[in-house]
Amino acid sequence: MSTEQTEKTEPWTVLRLLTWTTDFFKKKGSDTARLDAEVLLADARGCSRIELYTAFNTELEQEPLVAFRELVRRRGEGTPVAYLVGYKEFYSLKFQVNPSVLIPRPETEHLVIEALDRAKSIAGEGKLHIADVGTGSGAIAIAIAKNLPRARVAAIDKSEQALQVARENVERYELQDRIVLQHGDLLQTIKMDASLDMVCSNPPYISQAEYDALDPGVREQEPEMALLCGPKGTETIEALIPQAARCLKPGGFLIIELSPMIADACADILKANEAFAADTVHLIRDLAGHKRILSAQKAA
Ligand SMILES: C[S@@+](CC[C@H](N)C(=O)[O-])C[C@H]1O[C@@H](n2cnc3c(N)ncnc32)[C@H](O)[C@@H]1O
Repeated sequence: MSTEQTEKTEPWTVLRLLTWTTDFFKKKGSDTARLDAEVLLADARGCSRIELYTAFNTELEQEPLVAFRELVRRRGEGTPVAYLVGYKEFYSLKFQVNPSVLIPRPETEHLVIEALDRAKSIAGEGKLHIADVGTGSGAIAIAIAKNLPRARVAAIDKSEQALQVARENVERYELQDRIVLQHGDLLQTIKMDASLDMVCSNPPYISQAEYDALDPGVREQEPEMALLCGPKGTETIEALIPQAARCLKPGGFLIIELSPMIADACADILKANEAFAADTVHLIRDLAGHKRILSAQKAA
């Protein structure tokens, strides 16, 4: 994309840029090379991805071309696309993100689906009190609140910087009256008086060994506090379960995202806690077939 000779002879049209960049990202090892190229080019042109398809033969002006080159260079060096464009779609909603928060993942949508399904089974029309532990960008709290008008969510995080991003997302969706942001460790800011209908969490769950072997594009770019848990990977979930047991109403739900590596161990820990009905403890698989969501109901 940089040889002046080629630039003079053949114009940098949208299609040519997409083709060149997709090939470049593939060589860099991206599994989503074409998508990355489209998202970055749309961002540089200030248009939607769909609009690129009706502009294949359009030549780029100098300003968006310079902006696009810079984005491609940074992507080539490993910066995630979501941090470059400043947003990520999750559950059909757009979330602002920056390196203070984990980029919401498609697997986490299974947690939201489970939470909304379980919420439907709670009788009545009154408010549902929910905690989202480790809210990050606020993706889970906001997706639940947008789809469940009864929801009142405490969105908790240990990171002040993450909460600042969550605050901007909550304001973007005008949910300040239904989502309260709290700075704290797990459920310590919540009264342990069995008043919650549901506790949701996508906590850090990566063991030190897994973290050391993680794709550098994730390990070096996304916040360590969002990913790394401890030597086993189960430590945060082990601490969360007894706290959730005290905060949840009888019949309330605990829904946790985890790694397939620790799924069975965490299910056993949950079954061993007498507060939860052992026959309600179950694991839900993601689209790749991996055990990803642990769900259980507090005994009535
Ligand atoms: C895996 S990220 C999940 C972010 C977001 N909920 C999502 O699903 O995209 C975990 C989040 O938990 C926060 N966190 C880590 N330890 C915590 C703790 N002990 N108490 C509260 N939040 C914590 C991190 O700062 C991070 O934002």
